Amino acid sequence: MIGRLNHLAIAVPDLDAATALYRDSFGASVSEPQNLPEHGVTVVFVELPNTKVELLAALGEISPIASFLERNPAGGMHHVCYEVEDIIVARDTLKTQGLRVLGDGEPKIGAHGNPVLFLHPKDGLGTLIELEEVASTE
Ligand SMILES: CC[C@@H](C(=O)O)C(=O)SCCNC(=O)CCNC(=O)[C@H](O)C(C)(C)COP(=O)(O)OP(=O)(O)OC[C@H]1O[C@@H](n2cnc3c(N)ncnc32)[C@H](O)[C@@H]1OP(=O)(O)O
Ligand SMILES: [Co+2]
Repeated sequence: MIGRLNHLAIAVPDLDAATALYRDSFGASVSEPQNLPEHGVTVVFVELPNTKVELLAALGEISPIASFLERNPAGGMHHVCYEVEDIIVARDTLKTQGLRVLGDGEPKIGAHGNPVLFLHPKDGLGTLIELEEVASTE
């Protein structure tokens, strides 16, 4: 059911410093910061030849990454995002297997304009998993 790795995300306490590390030290191509109030984060995407890295900083009073950053003040690997062709089919299939879908279970529009959902990290081998619906290019 899952397809390509769309991105992996790193939560960071200082987005400017994280962006500078990837742009200036690692020589990667980075996007402009994008505020996503509905998700409580600001993101910068690092474009790699085979995937993307999403640098995530907390935005607003209530952010889903706030406790993670309290536990990991220097930042850390936050989630992996796999592409699926049909997010509703994927969600319902995983729910019947007992995996917990976070929030109200309805997809939100993510940073790429596509529907996204998150699965509880305790059901994903200690890893928070994001699913993103991406139309097949085949
Ligand atoms: C930009 C939009 C979009 C995109 O298009 O790419 C994004 O990526 S948005 C990214 C931010 N959004 C989200 O992460 C939404 C889903 N996340 C959540 O709802 C919460 O972060 C969470 C997963 C429910 C955790 O919230 P938290 O406040 O940390 O809850 P707990 O403290 O109760 O944690 C429970 C349990 O899970 C462990 N945990 C928490 N986060 C992670 C993580 N990222 N990876 C692995 N494990 C995680 C936490 O340590 C707790 O474990 P125990 O202490 O053992 O119970
Ligand atoms: Co993401």
